[in-house]
Amino acid sequence: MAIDKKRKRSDGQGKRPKAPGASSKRQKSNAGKRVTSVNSLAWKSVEVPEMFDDAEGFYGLEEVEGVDIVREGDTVKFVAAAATESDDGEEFGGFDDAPEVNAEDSSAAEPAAAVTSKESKAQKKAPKAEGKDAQKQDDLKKDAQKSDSKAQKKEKKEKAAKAKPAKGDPELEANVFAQAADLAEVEAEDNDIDMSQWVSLDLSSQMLSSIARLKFAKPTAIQARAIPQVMNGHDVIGKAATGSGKTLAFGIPIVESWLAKRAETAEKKGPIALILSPTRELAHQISDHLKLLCAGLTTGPYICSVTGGLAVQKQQRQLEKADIVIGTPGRMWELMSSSNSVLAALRGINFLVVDEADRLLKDGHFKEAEEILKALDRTAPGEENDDSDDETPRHQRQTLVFSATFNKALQQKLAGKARFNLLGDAESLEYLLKKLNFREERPKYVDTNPVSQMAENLKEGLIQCGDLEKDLYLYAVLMLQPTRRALVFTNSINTVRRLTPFLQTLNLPAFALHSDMEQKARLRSIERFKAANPTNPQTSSSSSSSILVATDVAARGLDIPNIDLVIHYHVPRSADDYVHRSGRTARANLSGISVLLCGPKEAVPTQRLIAKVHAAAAVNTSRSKLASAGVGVHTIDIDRRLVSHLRPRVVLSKKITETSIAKERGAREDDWMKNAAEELGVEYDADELEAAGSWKGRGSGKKAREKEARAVGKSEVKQWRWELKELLGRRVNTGVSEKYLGGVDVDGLLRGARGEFLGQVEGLGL
Ligand SMILES: Nc1ncnc2c1ncn2[C@@H]1O[C@H](COP(=O)(O)OP(=O)(O)OP(=O)(O)O)[C@@H](O)[C@H]1O
Repeated sequence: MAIDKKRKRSDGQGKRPKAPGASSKRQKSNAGKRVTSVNSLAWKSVEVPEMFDDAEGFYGLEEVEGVDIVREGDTVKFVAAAATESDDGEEFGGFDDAPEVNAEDSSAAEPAAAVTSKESKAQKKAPKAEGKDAQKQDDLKKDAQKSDSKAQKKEKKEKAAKAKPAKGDPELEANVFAQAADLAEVEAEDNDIDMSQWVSLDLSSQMLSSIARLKFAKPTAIQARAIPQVMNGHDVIGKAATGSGKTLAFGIPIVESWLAKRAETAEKKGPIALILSPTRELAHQISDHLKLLCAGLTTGPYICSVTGGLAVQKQQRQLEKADIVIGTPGRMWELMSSSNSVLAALRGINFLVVDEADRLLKDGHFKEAEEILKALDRTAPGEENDDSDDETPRHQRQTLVFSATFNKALQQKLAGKARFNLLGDAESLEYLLKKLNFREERPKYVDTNPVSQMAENLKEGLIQCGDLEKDLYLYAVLMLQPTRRALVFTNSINTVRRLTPFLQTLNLPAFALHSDMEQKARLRSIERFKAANPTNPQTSSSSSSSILVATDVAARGLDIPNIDLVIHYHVPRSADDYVHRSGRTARANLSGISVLLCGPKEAVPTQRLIAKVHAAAAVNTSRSKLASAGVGVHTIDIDRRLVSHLRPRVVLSKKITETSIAKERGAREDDWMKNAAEELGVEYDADELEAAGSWKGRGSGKKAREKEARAVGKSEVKQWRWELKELLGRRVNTGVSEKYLGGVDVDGLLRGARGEFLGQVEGLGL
């Protein structure tokens, strides 16, 4: 949370005794002020640069105006103007927690006149930050309406900007935006879409109209099957392939329930739903998807995301007025365990959603997720549930659990093909599901595709290469997809740190994403990755392609449009990870390619992984049929001439990158040693320390290489850069511009014209 510097200064002045004859203006303004609490001040988002517009809520930076901080003894008070006062002619923004800015509160419960005056006052203020939020909402909408022309998009953007919403919390603006939207346009859009396939789901007309805005003409399989179950009050465990619309499978019934409740009473009774997500990015994305859905409603629920890496105070304030909360377990538990009111409010939820359940209920998340579940079931503060919890009281909330991957044995049990014993092994998902304390004895299990977890239009390929050739093959595959959005997965943060500059040095637009990055930087990477426009063939390749190099933090749930290619630089640690990573492409019925780079040491785990992922499909189909049907992983033979052509570039880029990393690390280590020596009061001699610390054990080779790299002179690096530049300036005889590579129609192969990706395909063989 940041306080406006200008105001900080005036706060300082406020502490000093007033000079005789101090401005009467100031006295006048002070007369209309009142002491208030920090949470009820009109905080607003600090403006962020244009390119980060979509990063609403990302930075958590907020400022407040018209507030004096007055110190009395040990106490600090916030003195703000009363809502009707003006200060130096500047209209004071009021108290942002007040209901006036909340679209939903501005309806039935409020007297009409009051609402009007508040709205007009809010419109006068219409801050830029909120305008940006409207823009974001609009952008999200556009994502869903990919078919819209550029001109239409621009027009909508302008309309959204004109319909500047009320001032206040930027999150609120998502709801206010719904009110400000051009309803005539919505109706016109609705009319374009035949919504008959949604009718059997018995949704309200408001909801149908909102879905029509998104241009979703029919429900996906998981939506068609899960929505009625949820709307009939059942607990649901839903399994469906990646990118098949699971978010709205739980999102639509939750928003429907909110609409029904609101039709009964406008009185706010705390949140109706808590959605738990394993990663921060996914939590923000779910929030975006739901806001997008609600953008078509005249009045929508207040949706907030509660994740780590962002300002806690802001999230606390948002939680107090939230209708739908999406959170990561760590931050959620932090807030729940420190506030009885938050806890009490969340105990009243009607829906608990566990998205990506198999990941969320294991790994590092389990402890906090378990605490949250226990706390939700507690009947009074301080009352613990018994761990053996057969006695756990049944509650009113519905529990909805979704993922593309559930453990096979569990799937069979859920499908009623084996005994469903919830008291199983404490490590199993089965046991963890028990912790969810379903309302029903047996939740409804909806599995839209028991045979495969992979998206239908996904092509899977495998490239065998030497351990030390992965960088080369990575570059080759990326070069063969020059105007694409590609996601490269690695198993380690260090590899992300190395590969990103390696690709950048080769003039490729690569961005890094891993959990060791600051949240702000994580979100910036995603924004930049999304900013490229691969669908526009007119743009230059640098602005039409982008590459995200990531750890598995990006594997789950991320829904970034137009990712055509996923590359597994390292073979994933589990079959489920492979499914989720590959599922970042070929979403919502689009097609995509997933390529595994497999070194000799990875051959065995890869074979196991493939067998596991495609086991069910393989049972009923012969190998040759599998290959011809495009099922399974195809071996890809990239033309060796192309690879050898690219090798010199890769060698140079590696040398440049490794030298720069080694120098940086060296400088950091030197600084550390110098500081340590200074604290100990000894003299720092780098050579002496180096000699004393040298050893011949494990890792000594790497150390020696690093030392060598650190010793490389500037002129040598300059020479390498020059050579690389020269090489990069030469055309490679492949790619989109030159359609033929030694008689092979690469472009055609890339488009799948011959039913294959590249080179020879030999079924599942490795
Ligand atoms: N009925 C629909 N028709 C067309 N597109 C849809 C429909 N419902 C959702 N989508 C779009 O499909 C994409 C994937 O949806 P979503 O992110 O919910 O998938 P998911 O099943 O949760 O995937 P994952 O398992 O990877 O998390 C989104 O861009 C979403 O807007």
